[in-house]
Amino acid sequence: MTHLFSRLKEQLQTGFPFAVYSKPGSTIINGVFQNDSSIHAVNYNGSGFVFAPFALGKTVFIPAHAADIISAEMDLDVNIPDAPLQPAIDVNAKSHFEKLVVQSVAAIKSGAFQKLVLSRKELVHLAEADVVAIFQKLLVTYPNAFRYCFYDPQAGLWMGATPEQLLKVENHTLHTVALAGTQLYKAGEEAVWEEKERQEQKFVTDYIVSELADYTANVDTTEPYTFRAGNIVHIKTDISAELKDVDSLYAVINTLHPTPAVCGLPKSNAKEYLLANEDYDREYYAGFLGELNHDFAIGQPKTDLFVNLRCMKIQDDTAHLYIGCGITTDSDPQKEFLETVNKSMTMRKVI
Ligand SMILES: C=C(O[C@H]1C=CC=C(C(=O)O)[C@@H]1O)C(=O)O
Repeated sequence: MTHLFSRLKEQLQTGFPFAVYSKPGSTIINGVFQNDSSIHAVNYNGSGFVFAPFALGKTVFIPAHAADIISAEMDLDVNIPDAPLQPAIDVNAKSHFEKLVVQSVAAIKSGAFQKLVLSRKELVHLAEADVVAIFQKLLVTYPNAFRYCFYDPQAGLWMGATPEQLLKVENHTLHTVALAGTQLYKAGEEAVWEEKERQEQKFVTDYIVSELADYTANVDTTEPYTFRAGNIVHIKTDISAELKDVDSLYAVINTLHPTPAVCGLPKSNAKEYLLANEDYDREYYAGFLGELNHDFAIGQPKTDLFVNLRCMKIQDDTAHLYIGCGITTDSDPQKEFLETVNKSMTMRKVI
């Protein structure tokens, strides 16, 4: 494992692209280190690691054949950090976000949308911008998330611990999830979901199942269940299906991305609305990332992609934290802002 982290340090020096990541529940860390500075266009039939934006910007691709692969068992002597204090509230950011929530609730009430997922960015000064130390804390703190550190000169340096799978495809079987609803995690207490929240999450499940209909057969869904992601919990349904044609991978990715958990419904109008009204560029937040047609640990053809949530971009000594929340007809602007503050704790805990 020391070898993997020393290569990561070297790679940060050379500025060549890389992805280092660990899958949910796994103690294996994979490093995909591109061995030069070439830029590669994404090829959805090719094998490699993909890093795609929400909407604007370039999809970055590290082809498997252009990279050195190092996999190691995690053996980190790092303590799980204490929960950070709630940050001081930026009153301007709060009022700006709350106004956008009010405007978006009105748009939903007018019948234009069923749901919109609004987001914003918080900047945090890093007292010590030690990328490797921050990433190691992230790895041990969120064992059930997809944890990653990614760098490319165009995209910049990103890290995250996401709870949302976009898509997994092995042989002909596809797996995805429907994720919605947020509550603070309370140790020893079972989350109680309101009917409204359960309805919203069911709506997301039904939407995904219907969108996949053209490409799949034998769709199967689990009962919705409470799923913990760091200091918060969500409602989740696992969805699996048989892909009718493996060559439809690109079409399926396009169908699922951006998911209702990060964009809204109906999808393309919601995306347009966000691009016109959010007032900032999400960049790679709410995009997707992961293994395309290649499991790097075992060298087998497999696709395993995640939605880029609970993430940050590190630029010099500043962390840009990206946080969002789903808005529906009865959203309360102050509570929604607070929800984004709660979600910012996922990254605040490790920086
Ligand atoms: C958009 C985010 O979370 C999504 C995922 C799960 C639950 C969500 C919610 O309850 O609002 C969001 O849709 C984010 O963390 O930035």
